[in-house]
Amino acid sequence: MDQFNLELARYGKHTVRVYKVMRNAETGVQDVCEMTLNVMLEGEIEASWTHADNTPIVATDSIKNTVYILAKEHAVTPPEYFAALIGKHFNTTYPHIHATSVSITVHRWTRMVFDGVPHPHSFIRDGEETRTVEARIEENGPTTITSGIKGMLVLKSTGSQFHGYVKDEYTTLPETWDRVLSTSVDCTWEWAPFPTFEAVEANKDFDSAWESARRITMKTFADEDSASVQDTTYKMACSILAAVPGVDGVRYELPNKHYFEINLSWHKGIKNTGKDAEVYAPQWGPSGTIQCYATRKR
Ligand SMILES: O=c1[nH]c(=O)c2[nH]c(=O)[nH]c2[nH]1
Repeated sequence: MDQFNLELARYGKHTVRVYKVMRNAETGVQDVCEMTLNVMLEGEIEASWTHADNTPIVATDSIKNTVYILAKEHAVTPPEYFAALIGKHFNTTYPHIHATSVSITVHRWTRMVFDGVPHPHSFIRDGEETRTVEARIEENGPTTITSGIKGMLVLKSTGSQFHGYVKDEYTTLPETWDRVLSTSVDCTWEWAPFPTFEAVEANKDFDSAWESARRITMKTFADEDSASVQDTTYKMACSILAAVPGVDGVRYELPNKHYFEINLSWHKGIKNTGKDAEVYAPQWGPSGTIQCYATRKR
């Protein structure tokens, strides 16, 4: 095999599922956090691929166990901190491990509220939207962290237009000044690199950035009279950059989930198009896909 190169040697554990309860003994209120993690290791581990030498391998089963122990011994929120903690652990515990990549998906458990009173220990999965973190922690380099929102499904029944686009022999789409707009928002924001673990620990903006990104995404979507998905995503991305100084770049990816008008005039002359449209046909696909990546001007 001397004529070949091992270009990539990386391994770890995927889909480590963890749930943690945080009990406040004084108030009796409990908080919960459920997440799914992927942990990948890099370093002087090539021999296990090239020479069938398992001595450098920290078993993926041990990687999973380590996540449980770190979750027991430390805070798991904000997830950016927990990701960096896991990375620091592997890079410092094993001298031959030089970089750790951690991705975390936090699942929604929203506290139940009855007659305006938050329940002390009951929660509801109010949607499949998740909070995400992708972190790469290097032994001799900065920690890079990208936070995000995935799968925020939104719809507005008016306040969206689409006209003025290229019209040629391939065009059948009618221009519209009033349409349904629906999308499942994937948004990520890249933090300026953190030189040390302590710098990650000291950053108190992770939760507020996530809250700002959610609010900006929803409020821009709701309030803007959108010219196109392109226009709306750019406005959202710029607003997040303006609101969160520690963030260098913001990325959006949105499918345009089409709702087609249905011409029902064949039945007793019913009017159901244009300003009379009330019953629409939601489409599975194809859907437009609009991407946007905005950064600060340097
Ligand atoms: O907001 C939109 N952007 C497009 O690029 C596009 N293309 C299309 O058919 N409908 C839309 N809507």
